[in-house]
Amino acid sequence: MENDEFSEELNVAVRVVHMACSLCEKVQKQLISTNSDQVRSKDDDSLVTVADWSVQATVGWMLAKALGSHISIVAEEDTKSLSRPESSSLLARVVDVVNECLAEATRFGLQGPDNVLSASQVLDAISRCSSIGGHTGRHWVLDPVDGTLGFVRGDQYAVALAMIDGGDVKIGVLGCPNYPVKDDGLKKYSQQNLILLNKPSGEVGCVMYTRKGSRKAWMQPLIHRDETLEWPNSAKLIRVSSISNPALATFCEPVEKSNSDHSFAAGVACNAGLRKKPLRVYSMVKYAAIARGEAEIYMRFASSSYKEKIWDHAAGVLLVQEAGGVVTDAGGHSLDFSKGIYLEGLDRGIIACSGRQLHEKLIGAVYASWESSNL
Ligand SMILES: Nc1ncnc2c1ncn2[C@@H]1O[C@H](COP(=O)(O)O)[C@@H](OP(=O)(O)O)[C@H]1O
Ligand SMILES: [Mg+2]
Repeated sequence: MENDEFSEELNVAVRVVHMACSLCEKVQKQLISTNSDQVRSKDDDSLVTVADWSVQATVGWMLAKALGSHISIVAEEDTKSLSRPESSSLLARVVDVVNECLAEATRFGLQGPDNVLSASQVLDAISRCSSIGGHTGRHWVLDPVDGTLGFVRGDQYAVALAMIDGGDVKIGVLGCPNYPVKDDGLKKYSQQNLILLNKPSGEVGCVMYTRKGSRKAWMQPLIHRDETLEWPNSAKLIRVSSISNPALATFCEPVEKSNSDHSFAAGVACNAGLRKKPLRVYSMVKYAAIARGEAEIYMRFASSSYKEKIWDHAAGVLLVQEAGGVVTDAGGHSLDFSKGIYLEGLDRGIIACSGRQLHEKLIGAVYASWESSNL
């Protein structure tokens, strides 16, 4: 990759996301095989696991080490429930997982700590990611495990890391440990409803990344346990699909009805002339599917009372845009990452498309379908 603005930050971010993916793979395997108490219910009823906290601690610690402790990080998790006395065994598990991962930093071309981190250092690393972002300065944006439900079900999930500078997303890195590397792998996987726990290494799992203005996006396979991450390590260019005929287009949407109105999306799809059944996938892997050309459209219509968070979109949106696609809200306006942790002013939903023609059709179809909606 050419040497350009933010290339050092991108290099670090990609390596850190590879580390986080390796951590998640280990925890997911244990979680599914032991079905242990590593899953807790958060106040908002979503699930949080050892992996969420461990990834946030690891990424927070590594970014500060590599780029300076002054950096601002916006991330999903806090330490409220993890620091309670009754969570001591969970915290001990997080501390172990974090130290195991940091001990392997050199394999990923990064420098880990000289000594193992204590529980309070791990809690500090998690809570240092409590910035609220904004339109000035530089902010890292992390979703440690996006699609927690997919993660605990042994399904798709993503580690999403982005960097915002002056309110604009400049770097996007998406780690997708269960995304098959081969073309069309995601479709095959979801048709067969495969659980990818005993996945053959090298065939499943990749990190996708991009830098604003590069007009390129790349994908690297995850590295094997005994390998060292080389830069750019067989990175392959990825590109959106060239299909512009709605009848041939595949559209993605969240698995959970509560996260997006499936029946409204079906109405929009029908209005826009889409014919295929939706591809329902957990997490930002949906953006990855558009960026890789495996699907053409991602529609998301949350209920009007829900405010979308920047960490659920920043990395994926840039990836789709630089791979040649278009992402806006459902009114056709750009997404605004400059207003703090929420995508303020979002009009109805989010539409990501592989190209302008499909995008225009979809926006038109949203307007046509809106009258009959009850969002
Ligand atoms: N009511 C709601 N409407 C829309 N999105 C929601 C939601 N509740 C949670 N989410 C977000 O949807 C994300 C999952 O996306 P998807 O449904 O596309 O898999 C969750 O990320 P986490 O799993 O990181 O918490 C969460 O941020
Ligand atoms: Mg998320």
